[in-house]
Amino acid sequence: MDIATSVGINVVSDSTVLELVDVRKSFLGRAVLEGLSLSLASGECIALLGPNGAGKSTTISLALGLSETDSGRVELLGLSLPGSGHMARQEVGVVPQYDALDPDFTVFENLLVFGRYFGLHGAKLRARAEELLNFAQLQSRRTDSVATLSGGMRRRLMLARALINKPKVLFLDEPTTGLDPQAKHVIWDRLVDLKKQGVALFLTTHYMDEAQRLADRVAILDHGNIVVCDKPSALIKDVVGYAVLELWGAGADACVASIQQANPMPVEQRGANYYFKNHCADIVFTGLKESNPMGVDFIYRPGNLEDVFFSLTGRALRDD
Ligand SMILES: Nc1ncnc2c1ncn2[C@@H]1O[C@H](COP(=O)(O)OP(=O)(O)OP(=O)(O)O)[C@@H](O)[C@H]1O
Repeated sequence: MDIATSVGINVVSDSTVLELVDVRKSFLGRAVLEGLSLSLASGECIALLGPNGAGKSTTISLALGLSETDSGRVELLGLSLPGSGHMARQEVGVVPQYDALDPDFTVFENLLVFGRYFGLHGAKLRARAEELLNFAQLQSRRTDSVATLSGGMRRRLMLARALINKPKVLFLDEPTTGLDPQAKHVIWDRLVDLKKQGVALFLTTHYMDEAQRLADRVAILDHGNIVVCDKPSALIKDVVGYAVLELWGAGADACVASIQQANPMPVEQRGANYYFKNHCADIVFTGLKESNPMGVDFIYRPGNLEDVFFSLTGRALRDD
């Protein structure tokens, strides 16, 4: 029995749990979402990627019925939002971008207090909190103040707390930002378990490895709309191709100038790094292996979501 089964997550049939259709939203006359449409099925993870300020948190807020669209339709678990938002949210979990744990309470009390918001109480609530303590691997910290927890433990507790009501849909707004690689992997393993049990995950992230690891589909948001939405591997194949030659270091500018002089070819520049793709990557890789008089650093590698993101938006995933 895996951990999600042990915490009694609802298993629901393959069906649409969230639908946004032609959604528009402006703030102070500035359009943030301009006709966004997307859907999410149970047991599926969709990762919404976008530059800072693209509208990811706004999309989550609308999808939860916490704010109102200017136009368009939002349905969560078959209920129309924002009108039926309160009812829909009874079966939804949210892991917000920033920790919202209560510093005056212990680890276990944080779970109990949150459960009461969903009408849980007594032995049933205590049993559920115990399951989640186990899920978050925080049994040994049960009576500790949350202020004493590490960043990874706090995020695990936030995730456990969001599951108190056995949600069918879980919204995760940058769930692992600031965590070390090991702490991230623990959270990812938990999320994969939840997905297997039929929980739908709506994820926003700046981490390409997180999207690649968890998402069945990646949606890239730019200028108020979804530019592409597909499997990570399909996006990489279609937008980038099979290979990238990345080149950087002290002599990079001069090296690229000399390559271009001898054999002009498309090259992408991101900061101090240069990127050749596919056939051009092969040519430059072969050339640099034979002769690299400027001593530049280079790597020949498969394409990744960061390359997809840059090709489509002209920006890096993180610009802060
Ligand atoms: N309540 C509000 N009033 C005015 N402007 C807002 C409001 N909420 C969001 N915005 C603006 O809408 C735009 C999108 O914000 P949003 O927080 O949705 O972006 P984001 O993609 O989540 O960004 P980040 O990656 O930095 O978290 C930003 O320009 C933001 O300043």
